[in-house]
Amino acid sequence: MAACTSQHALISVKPPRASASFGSDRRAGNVRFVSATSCCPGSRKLGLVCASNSQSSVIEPAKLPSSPESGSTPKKSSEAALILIRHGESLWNEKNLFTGCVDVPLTPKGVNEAIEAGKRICNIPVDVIYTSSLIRAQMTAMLAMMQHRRKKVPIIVHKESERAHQWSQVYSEETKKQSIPVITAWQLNERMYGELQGLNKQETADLFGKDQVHEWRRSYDIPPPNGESLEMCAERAVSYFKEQIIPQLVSGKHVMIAAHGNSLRSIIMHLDKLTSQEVISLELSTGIPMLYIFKEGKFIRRGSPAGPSEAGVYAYTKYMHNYNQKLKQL
Ligand SMILES: O=C(O)[C@@H](CO)OP(=O)(O)O
Repeated sequence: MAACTSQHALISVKPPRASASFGSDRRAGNVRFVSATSCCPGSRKLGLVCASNSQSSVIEPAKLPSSPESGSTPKKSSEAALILIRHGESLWNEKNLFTGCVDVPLTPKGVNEAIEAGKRICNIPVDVIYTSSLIRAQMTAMLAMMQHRRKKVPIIVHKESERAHQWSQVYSEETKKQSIPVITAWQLNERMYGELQGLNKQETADLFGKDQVHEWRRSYDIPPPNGESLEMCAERAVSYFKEQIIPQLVSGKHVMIAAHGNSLRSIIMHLDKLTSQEVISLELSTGIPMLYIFKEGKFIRRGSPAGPSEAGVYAYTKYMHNYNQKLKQL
């Protein structure tokens, strides 16, 4: 397989729509319209920390290839898994409140969703985890990884201060090998909902009108009062994805991202080349993992793994097949 030498080429590829599917989502034209009940058994809708340098606080994430301008090339041609997962139900999802960047934990149902999500991906390799800086995404990432067959320990990389960095060093190479770095990044946070944060969604629709509220919630470029539009959210989330996460995939690392409805909508919009009209209909359920295979510089959408016994998932790449075979021997 040819090595990818240009990051620009990687991010401008058109995902092969024909080969992609998300559970049993319906399509209308080019758009994946995902109904509230159609995607996966048990789901309502389609169901998806900062990078350290070589002096990393806990474990070293993959050595990132330098920018294309630097002339360095990725260490190997890549074929890697990318799992996207929106956090499980939060206490404010349950209360139907606009949440945005307010840092609210999961409900017991959200905890269960994260555990179930973890079971669905428990045989898929994960080398590095990215989450937002918000607890609901971090809880989801941790709970999901605790189900993984490989039983590596997810460890949050702390870089908020030199001391946090130094004091969280791990001094055993063997222990590092049995760990997965969890990189938190505010750029993956939920879209900032401005003056809607904390308001009840139904009451807000009653007050301002259903159409106005739908425009604030789902349009691409219309921000809620003093908040971020999806376009503004994409500026930070997709930039981070391109600058920090794609290089990991290029280097052959398998990545999981646990984030939010809208930060993930912006990333999926980028991966699937959705238009600003198409993205209006893209809905993500809480706690449903979605799999892409990154291969030869392209993202191939593989839908939501139904469970570890779904044989087809492991046929996606030779590596995943072999990995699954090895897990069976554990
Ligand atoms: O309240 C929020 O932060 C988001 C996600 O829960 O809501 P919406 O469904 O409007 O994107």
